This record gives sequence, structure tokens and C-alpha cells, in this order.
Amino acid sequence: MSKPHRLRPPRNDLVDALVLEVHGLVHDQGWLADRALERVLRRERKLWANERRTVAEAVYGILRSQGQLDWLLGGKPDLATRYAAWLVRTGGATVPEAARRVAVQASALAGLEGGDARIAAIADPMEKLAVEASLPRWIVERLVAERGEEEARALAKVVNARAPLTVRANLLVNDREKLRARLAEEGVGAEPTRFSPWGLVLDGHQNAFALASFQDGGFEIQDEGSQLIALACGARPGKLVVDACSGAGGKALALAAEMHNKGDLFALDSDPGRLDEGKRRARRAHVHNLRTRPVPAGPEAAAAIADLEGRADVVLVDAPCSGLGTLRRKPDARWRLKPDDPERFAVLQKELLGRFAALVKPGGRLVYATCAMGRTENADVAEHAEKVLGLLPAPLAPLLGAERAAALGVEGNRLELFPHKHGTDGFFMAAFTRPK
Ligand SMILES: C[S@@+](CC[C@H](N)C(=O)[O-])C[C@H]1O[C@@H](n2cnc3c(N)ncnc32)[C@H](O)[C@@H]1O
Repeated sequence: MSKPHRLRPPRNDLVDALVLEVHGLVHDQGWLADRALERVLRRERKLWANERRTVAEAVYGILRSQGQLDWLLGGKPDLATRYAAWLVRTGGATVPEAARRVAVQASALAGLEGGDARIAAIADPMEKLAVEASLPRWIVERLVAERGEEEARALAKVVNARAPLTVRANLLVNDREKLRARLAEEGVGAEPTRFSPWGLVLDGHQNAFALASFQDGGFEIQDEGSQLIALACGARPGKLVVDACSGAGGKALALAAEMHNKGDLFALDSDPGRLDEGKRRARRAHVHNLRTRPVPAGPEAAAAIADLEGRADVVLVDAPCSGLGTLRRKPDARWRLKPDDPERFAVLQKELLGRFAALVKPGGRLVYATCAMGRTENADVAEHAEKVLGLLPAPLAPLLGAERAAALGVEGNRLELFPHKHGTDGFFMAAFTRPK
């Protein structure tokens, strides 16, 4: 009789080969880690569930600790050596075991010996934190310059931990309590989020997409910070709402729920493929008032949105950004980003803000949001909105609720969210109104 699956230990030879293949796609061919994993794991139909998990955990783990491993190994090791080093550093294997398993020279792993003590002895505090946290030095320098060393350290720690699996109850289908009861019937425990009135944090490592409660539109997977941005928009039934950088519609679906499907919700984006994905999601979520419209990326966009000029009650500009706030969900992003990315994105953010602010009607609301951390893409752009575009700051508390706003640390029209403080991804939002 075969053993029940959950008791079978993963087949290491299979797991090791797949880890190296996925890591190779990310490292050598520039694939996004999520995509590379999805592609390879989908092909491997006979893999057991625990093997899939083991491969994913190893790939993400190696990508997270790449900076530290490379420092310990003294340079740029080949991928197999890096993987073997990761096995040793995470306590999974001794040097000889790991070397044999991944077929590398045990001598290549010599740098691991006394690793923690060597890291502790690094004299330059920036380099030390960069190695400890396995982050590029320029990210550490920015964090320390803006938030001080202690906070940077706390932040770096959270960024290297697994992010919670947070969902938003779709109010067009159920409410949070009904969803929670339904999840319980499906064997999934869930706790209400700390700040969002719609959120639940699911237990364990669920494949949430496979749940019937997901497939029939009961919830969306969405970080609590994104939920709060949607809440801050104040979208209401019957209004004209524009989600100017809608992507695959994460926030647009929350706006539609706030509108009870009544009124006009325009989802714009320069990437038609993402808008199509948003349409599919809208169907599952029972959203009926969403209209997608691809817009050119450059100034020609003005003509494509001229009919909406000065008409919107609410405009959300969830701008393209460096994504520095989402490092804990995208362990490979830190190695992809460039030191001048925040400045580069800020130029685009100011341009888009100007373009889409023209759609807000006098007295209407504009919410600017990013999933970035740091002044350049956030406070500096919000300042531009006031000083150059002539928008007026609009307080967040009336829409978030006074108590919630105080607990979150709202400052007037602005809020910064941090993983180590709020348990959310890193986000920024600022609300404005157009003068009458
Ligand atoms: C942060 S993502 C949006 C995420 C989305 N709002 C959500 O909640 O799922 C930023 C989006 O801006 C879009 N974008 C980039 N340049 C743009 C432009 N010039 N005009 C409109 N959208 C643009 C990108 O295609 C991307 O989908």
C-alpha cells in the first residue's frame, strides 16, 4: 500500500534539478521568479504538492539571500554552488551533503565557515546591514538616510520574511463574516485584517485560487495596503470614477464593490493585456460597471481621454513605480532594480499625475498611490501635485474613518504604509481635490 502523500519526503534529485532550472531562468534569462516557477511547475504534472512547495521555497529563499550568500562565497558563484550554500545556511544540510546533492566542489563552500561571525565583524555599517539583510547596498543607504538605522534594520527583517496571504471579501457577493464562515467550511482558517474593513488573512500556505469561494467571486487576493487605497478613494454608487493606471484591475474591483456596481467606472491603462486580465477578473467578481480603455503611453493619451476631462468625481492614479514596497513578495526584484529607478519613475509619475488630474471635476477627488517606499516617488510627487498642478490636499481621515486614520498614522492628506509597522506591503497614498 502506498503511503499517504503528505508523509512522503520530497524526492531531492527532482527538487534540486527544478530549483536549478527555475533559478537559471531568473538569473540568466531575466524571467520574473513567479513566472519562471509557474511555467516549470505547470509542466511537471507528476510533482507532489510538498515538492512544489519545496521548489518554490528554495527558489525564493535563494533569491532573497543571494546577496549574503555571494558575499560569503566571495564573488559570483555558479548557481549550483549558490544553491548548495543556501541548503547549508538554512540548516537543511551539512557542507558535504549539500555539495554531493548539488554536485559541486565542497571546497567552493569554504566561505560558509564561521559565516555569521564574519558578517558580525564587517566594519562598515552600511555594508554590514546590506549583507545581513541581503539587500543591495543602495537600497540600504536610502532606507537608512530616510528612516534611520534601527527602522531600516526592522524593515529589512520583515522584507525577508514570508508575506501574509491577505484577501479582500467581495462585497458584491458576500461580506467579511460570511466569507470567513465559508472559508471555514472549506477548511481554511482566516483572521480579520488589522486595518481594512474588508480583509482576511488566511492561515498557512493555501492555494487560494483553487477554493470554490474564490472561483465564484467571493474574494480577491489583495494586500491590505491596496485595500486601504481603494477605501481612501471614496467611490460611491452613481459616481464617475476613473482608475487611471488600472493594470489587471486589483483596485478597480474594490472600487466597483464600493459603487455597488452603480455608476461609471473607467479602467485605463497603457497595457491592453493587463486590461484584458482585469476584464476576466471582473466577470468572476460579478462586476458590471467596469469599462476598460487602453490609452497611449505618451502625450497622445490626452486625445483618448478628452471625453472624460473635468468630469470625474474620483480619479485614482496608482502609478507605475519602483515597487520598493513589495520586496517581500518579489524576492528577485531587489536585484533587478537600479539605483536611479526611483528618480526615473518620479519623472513618469509627475507626468501621469498631470495628465490624469485633468479628468477630475472641480471639487472632485484625486488619489495618488504607489507601492514604493521613499520620498522621491511619494512625498516629492505629492508636493508637485500641489505646487505645480495646483491641486489642494484633501484629508484622508473622513474616508478612512477618524479612528482608523489615527491608528494608521495618517498625516493630513498623506499616509505611508510599511511592512514592519502596519503588516502591509509598503505603500504611499495622498488625496487631493481640484479647486472649484
Ligand atoms: C502599480 S500598477 C497598477 C496596479 C493596479 N492598479 C492594481 O491595483 O492592480 C501601474 C500600472 O500603470 C500602467 N501604466 C504605465 N504607464 C502608463 C501610462 N502612461 N498610462 C497609463 N497607465 C500606465 C502599467 O501598465 C501598470 O499596469
